[in-house]
Amino acid sequence: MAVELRRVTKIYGNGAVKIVALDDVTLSVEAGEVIVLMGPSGSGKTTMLNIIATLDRPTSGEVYIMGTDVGKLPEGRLERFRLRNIGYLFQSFNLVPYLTAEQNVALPLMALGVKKELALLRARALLEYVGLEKAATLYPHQMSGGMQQRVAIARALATNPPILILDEPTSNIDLENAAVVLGLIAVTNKLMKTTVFVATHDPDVARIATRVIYMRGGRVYEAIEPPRRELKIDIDRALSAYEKLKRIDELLGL
Ligand SMILES: Nc1ncnc2c1ncn2[C@@H]1O[C@H](COP(=O)(O)OP(=O)(O)OP(=O)(O)O)[C@@H](O)[C@H]1O
Repeated sequence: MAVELRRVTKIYGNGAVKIVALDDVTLSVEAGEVIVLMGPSGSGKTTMLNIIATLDRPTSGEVYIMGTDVGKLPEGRLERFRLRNIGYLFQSFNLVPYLTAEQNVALPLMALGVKKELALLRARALLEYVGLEKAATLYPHQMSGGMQQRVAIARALATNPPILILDEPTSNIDLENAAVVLGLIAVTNKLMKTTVFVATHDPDVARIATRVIYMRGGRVYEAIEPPRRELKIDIDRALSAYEKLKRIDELLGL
């Protein structure tokens, strides 16, 4: 099992004002699934993603990521665990403004101790994978929102994590870029066997789901019938970039 939540509750606040953001959630997700989380604002989607990403801890309950009970990991080991296992795409692109695209993508690898030159080599291959090989030396302010989002996806994939988490990946970009981003997520799930979690208000995103989970008031309700995959994806370009990535991975031992 890639991710398992057992009776997870998250309560924000204390004293008189308490908000139950997650209410006794139990969920098992197998490797290779694409889970799309939908539901009204405030229903707990981001809270769930943050807890799976180990960026936040539950008030009670257990969280297993790739078989590890993350509640038992000491803070000191959590960052490395997160770097190796979780790619996270935040709601806003969150790129470092004074670093180029390739430097942004190389960051998580360098945080793991990979030498700069090798990290940049993989970063450039990842930028090719997301179709931005020509933008490697551009700064975020020189790129459109859609391009920044693709750089952010490349960065989320930097350490070859088994789990990819995306919060509203299409909400701040135009329709055309949204289709590219969805295609990339679907291709990544197929090629890299990445387990994917996406929170979204965009019904289009459900097209890449293997399972749609509706949330309401911190509880989960699974969709009775997941929508069919009907995205047309240009897999050839991604495939050739992926072959190159794999060779670099062998070099890096990722
Ligand atoms: N750091 C926090 N402190 C206090 N309350 C919080 C915090 N984070 C979230 N909440 C509350 O927890 C509940 C769930 O919020 P969450 O952001 O997980 O919902 P969401 O479904 O992601 O919403 P949206 O679609 O608007 O992003 C909301 O009532 C929210 O106000």
